[in-house]
Amino acid sequence: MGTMTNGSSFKLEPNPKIKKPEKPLLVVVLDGWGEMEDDEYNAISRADTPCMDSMKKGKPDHWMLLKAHGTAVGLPSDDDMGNSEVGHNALGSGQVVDQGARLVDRALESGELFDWDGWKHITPAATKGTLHLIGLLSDGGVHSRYDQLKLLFDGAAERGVKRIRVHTLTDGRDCEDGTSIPLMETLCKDLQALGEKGVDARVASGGGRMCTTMDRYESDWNVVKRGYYAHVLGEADNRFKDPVEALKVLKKPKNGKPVSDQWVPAFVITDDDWQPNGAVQDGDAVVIFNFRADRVVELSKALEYKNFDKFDRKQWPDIKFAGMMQYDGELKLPKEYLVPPPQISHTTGEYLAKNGVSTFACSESQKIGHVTFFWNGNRAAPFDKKLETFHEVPSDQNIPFNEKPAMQSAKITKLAIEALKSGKYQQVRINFPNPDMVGHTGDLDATIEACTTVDACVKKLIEAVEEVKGTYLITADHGNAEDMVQRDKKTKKALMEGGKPRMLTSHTLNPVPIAIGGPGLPKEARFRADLKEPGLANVGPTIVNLLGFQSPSNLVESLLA
Ligand SMILES: O=C(O)[C@@H](CO)OP(=O)(O)O
Ligand SMILES: [Mn+2]
Ligand SMILES: [Mn+2]
Repeated sequence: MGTMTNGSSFKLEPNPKIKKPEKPLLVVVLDGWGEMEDDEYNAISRADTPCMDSMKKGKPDHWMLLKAHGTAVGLPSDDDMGNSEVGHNALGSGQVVDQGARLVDRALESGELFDWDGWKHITPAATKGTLHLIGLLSDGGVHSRYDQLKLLFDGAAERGVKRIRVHTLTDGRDCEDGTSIPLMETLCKDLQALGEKGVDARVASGGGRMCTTMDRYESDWNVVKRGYYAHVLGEADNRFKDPVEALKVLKKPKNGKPVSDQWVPAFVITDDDWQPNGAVQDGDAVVIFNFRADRVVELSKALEYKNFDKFDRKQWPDIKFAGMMQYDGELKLPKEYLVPPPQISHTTGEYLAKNGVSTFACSESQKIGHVTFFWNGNRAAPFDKKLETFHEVPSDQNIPFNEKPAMQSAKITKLAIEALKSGKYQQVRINFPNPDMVGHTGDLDATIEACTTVDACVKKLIEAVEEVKGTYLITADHGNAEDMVQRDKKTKKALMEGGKPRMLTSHTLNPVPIAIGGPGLPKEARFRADLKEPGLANVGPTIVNLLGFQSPSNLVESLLA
């Protein structure tokens, strides 16, 4: 149900069907909890999940599936898997906005990118000195895509850039583990082709994304330090003359354990005299080519801020720096960017804060920004400090999460229950990272354990909602844990290699469940059946409705009849 808003007014009208609840609404995002039929590689169906299973009995009125990938969340096509950024943007804003991947595609395909201010800012340095390109070497389309990187360096070469250095973070998280090597081979070949046109283009440094550069939400600055030292200073314990050899050597099993693309230690590529071939010098240009913000905000700060105390930079070269996008709109970070980022305004968070709704938002470091920054349209600060409390539980540092699948779920549950019972909050919003973070390791048994644990947490939360006579809305942001194996596109059969399944570490294209309930849910509140393609964005207005307001006209439709 919707109503027209009056110009830019944020005033919401009362909902004639659902009156303002006296008791809190609990909103839970199970990160990476998709829906797929039972299968030996479905960690969710194989886990012990009585609580989430029982919710399916509410179908179709109180349980349904939502589209969480592709065009429903503003990605270029329905071949694009969902991810946390676009998922939480859609959930929290109640809108479908063209996301970074799509905006960068357009800017590069049309060539407009090279006419805009960001490119103009770096051009003098890029043509006189070296152009450094730092980012995720990936086909995944979550943080970056290789075809975009190639269009960028080819375009730069066509526009007079003579020296290019690429600093590669290996993935294995948005694409299959092991693909870093063929992708590095492709990159080296493409850079060599530029050599034939007189451009000196090489790979200069790299490392696995989980231990090099791509930390997020200030979980562990050491990750960024390692990256800064390798990319900017040309310092790392591992030195190689050839980037493909670097990966082959560094990926060899250590202490009997395989080294995944995500955890390749930082390395530097040298010239024939073992000197780094691409440390950043005064007068150079640097571009971060990721379009997604969360995992490059910290590196952007290290490159851009004069006053910086997170680690000793040793040297801070005088460079011209631009992001592929502006990664933080409030901090205006970086100041210069190649493509204007998606503008997300008038989100549900802003409406609710401006209509006096109090909110407690909580997760652990790995995902805290998901239920705050991404949820509120890429805005880190609360809209109203008095009404909104953001609580971060510190995540474990520097471990693959299959070593501890429960992560901080017990603490998050405890804090959410306290918030529900405190009487201080009308909305309690949390994210459980486990199905996603453990799913990304490709470890099936650990992911099953993660899902069992999270289901038990949800059970406790629902008991608390029952106790306080509140309402709950449980959903997810995209699939991950429900499919842990690579499959043949046509037959859907698991792909095997050497008698072992090829594990899937990435997100999926599957839909996600949503369930509503609790003693506070009015009898009349039920899901409508007539929406053509219900998706994550429909959740925002549903929350607005459940909190007793009509949904404003700039949002997509509510799921409620
Ligand atoms: O870890 C991340 O950065 C992405 C995968 O690249 O996962 P999510 O979108 O769930 O945060
Ligand atoms: Mn996610
Ligand atoms: Mn993920």
